[in-house]
Amino acid sequence: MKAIGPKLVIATHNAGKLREIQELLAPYNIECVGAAELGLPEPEEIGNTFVDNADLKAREAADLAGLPALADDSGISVDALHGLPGIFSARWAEDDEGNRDFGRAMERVWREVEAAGDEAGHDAHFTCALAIAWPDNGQVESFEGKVFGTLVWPPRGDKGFGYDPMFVPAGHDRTFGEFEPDEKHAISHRAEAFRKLVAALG
Ligand SMILES: O=c1nc[nH]c2c1ncn2[C@H]1C[C@H](O)[C@@H](COP(=O)(O)OP(=O)(O)OP(=O)(O)O)O1
Ligand SMILES: [Mg+2]
Repeated sequence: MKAIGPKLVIATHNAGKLREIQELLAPYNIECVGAAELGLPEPEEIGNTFVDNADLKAREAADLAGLPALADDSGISVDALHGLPGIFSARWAEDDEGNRDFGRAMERVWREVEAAGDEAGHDAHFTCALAIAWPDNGQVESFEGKVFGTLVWPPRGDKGFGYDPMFVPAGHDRTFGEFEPDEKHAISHRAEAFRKLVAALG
C-alpha cells in the first residue's frame, strides 16, 4: 500500500482499536504512530453517521500531523433499540466526567433490550467506518464493514474491548470477548472495512 506509506497516523485514542488496526496493518510494512503518541486532540464527533465521524477524525489528524491519517468510527447497533447506541456507543459508556466504563454501558444496553420485550429479540450488529485522509490535497476516502449477531447476558471473555463480551457473531457460540485476535479479524466489521480499503488502495 504505497499510497499510505511510509508513515501513517492511526487517528484513534482507543487502545483496543489501535491494537486491532496495527494487527491488520502488520503485513504491510507501514510505520504507524498513534494519535495519543503524537499528542493530537480528540476531535468532537459532530457527524450523524459513522462515515462522517471517521472522515472528520482522519481529516483533522492528517492536517495537524502533516501525514496520512487513518481513523475509525464504529459502534454497536441494536435492533430492539432502533439502532442505538450506534454512533453513540462510546458516549453510552461515559459518566459525567467523561470516564468510560463498558461494564455499565453493557448493563444499560441489556436493561433496555429487556424493557423492549421478547418480540424485539436480541439481534445486533457492529459497524466500522475506516477513513483515510491525506495532508496536502484534502482527499479523504472511507470504507464500511459490518458484522451481524446477537446479544447475550451475562458478558463473557476479556480478549476484546468495548461491547465484545456481550456480542455473539452469527454462526458462532462464543462472544467476541472470547475470540482470539485472528478469529475476530476473520469476520469483524473492522476487518471487512480494512479489506475494502486494501482493495481500493493496495
Ligand atoms: O470491535 C469492537 N468491539 C467492541 N466494541 C466496539 C468495537 N468497535 C467499536 N466498539 C464500541 C466501543 C467503542 O468505544 C465505540 C466506538 O466509539 P468511537 O467514537 O468510534 O471510538 P472511541 O471514542 O472509543 O475512540 P476514537 O474516537 O478515538 O477512535 O464502539
Ligand atoms: Mg470517539
